[in-house]
Amino acid sequence: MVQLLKVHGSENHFFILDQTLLNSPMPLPNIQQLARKITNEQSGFLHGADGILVVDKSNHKDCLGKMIVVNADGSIASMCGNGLRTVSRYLSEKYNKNNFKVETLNADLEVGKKDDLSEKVPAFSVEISPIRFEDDAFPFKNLKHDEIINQKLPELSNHLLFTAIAVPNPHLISFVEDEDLNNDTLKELGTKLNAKNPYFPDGVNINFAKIIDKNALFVKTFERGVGFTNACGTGMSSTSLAFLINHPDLCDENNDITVYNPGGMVKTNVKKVNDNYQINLIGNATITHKIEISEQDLINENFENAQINATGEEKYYQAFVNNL
Ligand SMILES: N[C@H](CCC[C@H](N)C(=O)O)C(=O)O
Repeated sequence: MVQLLKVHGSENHFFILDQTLLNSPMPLPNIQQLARKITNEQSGFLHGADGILVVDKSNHKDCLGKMIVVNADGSIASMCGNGLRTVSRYLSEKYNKNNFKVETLNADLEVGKKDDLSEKVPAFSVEISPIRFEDDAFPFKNLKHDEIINQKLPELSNHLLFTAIAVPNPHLISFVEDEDLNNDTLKELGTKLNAKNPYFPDGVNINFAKIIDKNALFVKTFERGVGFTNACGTGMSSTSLAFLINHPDLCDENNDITVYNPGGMVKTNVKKVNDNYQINLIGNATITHKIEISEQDLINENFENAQINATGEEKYYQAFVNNL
């Protein structure tokens, strides 16, 4: 039997699959196919999810493991901020360590256990890196810029200003008012730029953010390879950096930023150190279910005999959100 976990960061839900528990690791194409099947909200498993986080061994210094991010559509992403918090908790409890690194596609990232956000709501901090602005980091094309910082892009919108930041997965950020948070603009733009298009050939995560107060934002994200999610960790992180760059009067890098999202809240910390930006993302790492399944059923994508054990943590997370 092998154990899968169902987890979330700000209700951005994932399955964690630890390859080191398997007698023979699952080939990545099989995991990509499994993701397309079990993440579906209707026909999927346990009400679906936003992707699968694959944990594997790492040979890198100070790394307790490696994380590979598989989106709901089976595409691979270089980073997942909410997911990295849950993988960090998993590895922290597996190896009984609180501060370590996790190997990701583009970087070995510092992670650490933080004080619980409230009763039985564990929290972790994760480094978000590398950070890039150049067009080849996304890539984006045919937009008459090689960096996009608070720019009008008439090809995409007749009124919005955009900032493009790769952390390292690609994010397009726009600060908006309630109207664009509540209409179909984000859905239309997210759908257009994640289908075949001349501007973002590899797709892009799109974040609409409302400035609530000094060091306080609300962020709604249409995710590449998923669609709307309750929260996007790299989205909230890149948006926080865009906040510092575009609204330095409202963003104090000496204090954390509170970022609300449809799934709850996280804290981010963004700062410029020796001409380099640094971002940290702090938020919950909740395990909602522990699932026991035979390796053969997993490979056959057969979840009928899976043993599902709810941890009971979800009600504590909901109590935390209700007190926000
Ligand atoms: N959909 C993203 C990956 C997941 C990121 C998100 N779930 C997060 O928490 O950062 C992409 O394709 O770049």
